Amino acid sequence: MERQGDYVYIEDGAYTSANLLCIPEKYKAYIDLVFISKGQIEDRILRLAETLTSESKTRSIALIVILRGAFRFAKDLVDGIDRACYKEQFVYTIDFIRARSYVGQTQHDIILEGLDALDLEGKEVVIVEDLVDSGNTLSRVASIIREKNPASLKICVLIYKRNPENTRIVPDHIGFSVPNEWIIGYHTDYNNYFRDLPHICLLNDAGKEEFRTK
Ligand SMILES: O=P(O)(O)OC[C@H]1O[C@H](OP(=O)(O)OP(=O)(O)O)[C@H](O)[C@@H]1O
Ligand code: HPA
Repeated sequence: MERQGDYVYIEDGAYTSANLLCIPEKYKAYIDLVFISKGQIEDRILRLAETLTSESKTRSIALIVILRGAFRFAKDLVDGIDRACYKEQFVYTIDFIRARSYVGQTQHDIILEGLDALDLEGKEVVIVEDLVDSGNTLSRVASIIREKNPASLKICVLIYKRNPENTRIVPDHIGFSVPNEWIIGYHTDYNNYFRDLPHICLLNDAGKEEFRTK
């Protein structure tokens, strides 16, 4: 995917040393390098909120948030939408679905919950997702949502990993394009750990060993 300019592009190897930022004590042994700091994430999400709302034709959108990873992104995105639209009658709904497939860094069959009950006919739908890696999760979710006949469907992701295996999913809105490495933080995880890490970071080998499934 080459669409430079529509997102923040984090070059390969463009890390910040973790020593220079505030890392929770409990995680210090497992993080040497930071890709994106909390401040940059939050600022970019405010811009995404402005972009999303400015392009809505009906001034009404239905957000579909994919848990668990997208929880924190969705929260900040909604705060941004509130801020961007406080002077007008802009309406949004939020529904949550669950998609899970990873154990450690290995993807298994995707388990989906919560999609069946959604009524999206004729709505301007926006899928809110933390990250796209192989693209398998989003392609499954998007194809099920398309069958529900929305008026339009957009995909908004915070992180686009430059994984060459992903040939199907090009999100409409991307916060950051990052190298194809395992990332943690800002509610992205490794075996459900590190979600409460504020920055998006690279997990070191000690962390992969300490938190692997035993
Ligand atoms: O593009 P893909 O290779 O399909 O990977 C992306 C998906 O992987 C993660 O979910 P995970 O299965 O780890 O569940 P979680 O959201 O509960 O962390 C992430 O939150 C995305 O939903
Ligand atoms: O790099 C990743 N980090 C966290 N969760 C993920 N799910 C797929 N890829 C990733």
